[in-house]
Order: sequence, then C-alpha cells, then structure tokens
Amino acid sequence: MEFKHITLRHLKMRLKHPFTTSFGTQQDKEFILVEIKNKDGISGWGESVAFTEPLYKEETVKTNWHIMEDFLIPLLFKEPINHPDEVSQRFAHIKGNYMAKSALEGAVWDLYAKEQGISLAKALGGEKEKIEVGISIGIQKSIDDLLKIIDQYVTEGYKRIKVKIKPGWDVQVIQQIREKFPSIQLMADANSAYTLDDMDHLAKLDDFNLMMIEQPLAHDDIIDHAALQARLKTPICLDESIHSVEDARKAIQLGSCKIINIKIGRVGGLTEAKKIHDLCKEKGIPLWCGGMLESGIGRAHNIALTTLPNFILPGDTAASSRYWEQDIIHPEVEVNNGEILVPDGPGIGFEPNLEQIEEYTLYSKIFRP
Ligand SMILES: O=C(O)CCC(=O)C1=CC=C[C@@H](O)[C@@H]1C(=O)O
Ligand SMILES: [Mg+2]
Repeated sequence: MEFKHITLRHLKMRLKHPFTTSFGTQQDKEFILVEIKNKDGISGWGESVAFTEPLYKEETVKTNWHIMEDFLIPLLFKEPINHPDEVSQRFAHIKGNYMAKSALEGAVWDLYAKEQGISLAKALGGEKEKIEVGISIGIQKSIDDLLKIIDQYVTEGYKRIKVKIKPGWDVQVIQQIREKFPSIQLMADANSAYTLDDMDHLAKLDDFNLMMIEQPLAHDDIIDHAALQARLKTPICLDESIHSVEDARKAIQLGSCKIINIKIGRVGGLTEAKKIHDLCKEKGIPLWCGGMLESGIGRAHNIALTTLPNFILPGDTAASSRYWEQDIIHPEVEVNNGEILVPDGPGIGFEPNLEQIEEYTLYSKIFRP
C-alpha cells in the first residue's frame, strides 16, 4: 500500500439531543476525520473518537492532532505498509494515544479493503449480513422524561436499552424502568461513578435482572472490579479499563468482568480489537461494540467490527438520525426493528458526503510523504 497523502480534518457537528453521562454533557461533537488517499485516488476513511475534554479518557481532539501530525503520520510515510495489521506494530513504541492511532489505522483498513475490492467486514473476517443493535440513553432531567425516551426506542425495536447511572440516579431509576418495562434487555453504564464503598448499594441492582453494569469503578481499575464482581450477581462489563488484549487477559484472569465492551478507538484500532475478540471468544466472554457518539464514518467501522462472531450482545450503534440532523455519509446508517444490514460494498460500504464534511470542517491539513 502506498499513500499519496493524508488529510486531517477537524469537524464540529451538533448532536440532536445533549448527551449526559456521570462525567458531563455533550451538545456538540468535535472530532478528527482521517482521509488517506492512494496513488489511484482511492480514499480510506477513519474517525478519532477523542472528545474535546479528557473526561472519558485522557486523549482530546488537540492531543490527537499533535500525536498524529508529529509522530504517527511520519511513521506511516516511513516505508510502505503491506497489510493494515502492520500499522499497530509500527505505532507500538508510541505510548498510549490509542484513539489517535486507531483513527489512522482505521483509514488504512478501509483503504486496504477498497484496494482488495472487499467489504471491511469481510477483510476483518466478519460473517454476519445483519447485526442487532441497542441504544444508549444519557441521563435525563426526570425519570418521566427517561421513561418516555425508552418507550420510543423500545417501540422502534432496539434490541437493548442502555441507561446511565450515578450516585443519586441509580436504584430508584432502574426500579421505575423495570416497573414499566419488566422484560426489556436493560443495562446500566456508570462511567466509573462509584467506589468499592458503594458495593452494598450497587448490590441492590441485582434485583432488577440487568444484563450488566458497565464500568462501575475507576477507569483504570481491574482489581476492585474483581472484588465487586465476586459480590454481585449482575455481570460487570468493562469499558474504560480495557485498552488492549493484555488488559483483557488480566481482567478475565482476575474475574474483574463477565462481559467486555470493545470501542475501536479505546483499544488502538481494529487489529487490537480483533485480538481481544479472539481471546474473549476462547475464554467465553461475550462482547458488544460500544459507541462514542460517532459520525457515520466511525459508525461504519463499528458495524464492520460487529460482524465478528463473538459480538454476541447488541451494541451502541444506533441510527445516524438518532444523533445528527445530517450525517456525513450516504446512505446514512439506518436501523430497522433493531437491526442494521451490513453493507457489502468495498471498504466501509458507505460513501463520505464530501459537501457535508466540508460544511462541518473547522480546519484541515494535508500531509504528504
Ligand atoms: O451512543 C453512543 O455512541 C454511546 C454513547 C455512550 O454511551 C458513551 C459514549 C462516550 C462515553 C460515555 O459517555 C459512554 C460510554 O461509556 O459508553
Ligand atoms: Mg461505557
């Protein structure tokens, strides 16, 4: 593979609805879009999932731009890449910065699949022709507001409802959801809002038949999660704690979780995501694909990854129209009765909408070898 040039674009898109979690509220989504064009004019596309503030993890849009411009892009130009699996090896000596690495690696994977004339799903070894998806709902002003939103998405057929919890917005909320929706597939994401001191309080959630509690404790912990999992009947799912297949191996060995949420950006790219997938398949740990409020480009990568066989549980990949007045791909991602048809076109299988991308672009820069 030879790269003619790499374009970084900083985009700003306004979410249809503010998204509130235990660590803050998002109304606008700023992110870096990566385009890698080859000498035949074919472009591969990737998306960084870093936010503007280091509240979910330590990376931001600005740190990503710096690491891509000053370290990762020069490494990509250093010598030809024969297969996308080589990208993570070439980046390996650069510590952390998983989201920056993932955005570039994702664009290489998309370009590779397009050059091979196959879908990204097929290039990754995916087998599914459609995937089941759920939806993640932020913290609302009132429980009544939350119940109305849940009712809307259950009616639309989403296969799983994920709600956010935090101290003061947890047991009572889940109890009222269960009273109205006794049998839906329901999970709660705490985004590290609790400590082991809350163990007995969190154990009250065992009464509500949750699929899982996602990341209840610190974003960089697997020890205390093991102690909590031993106390809870409800499976713990790790999100923020897992950056690599090594993290996953240790967490599984310690009993820190029974489910893992893979976010391509959090683990440094699709090659590492595949390694985690294969380990979890071997160990009997079900996976699902987490979301980061992506545009259609990142959403397309999530769809492709979710076609791998151990992505057993519905993930966060909801329809474009749930997030954006106008997404940056066409067609947009559509969900029908909780399912997405996997595109079989080359690469990510969705066309970037260049006009819309330009409209949302705050600034861009082209890098040449
Ligand atoms: O709809 C989506 O893309 C998922 C949104 C979502 O739940 C999250 C996005 C980003 C960080 C967190 O707030 C949270 C998560 O931890 O999964
Ligand atoms: Mg999460």
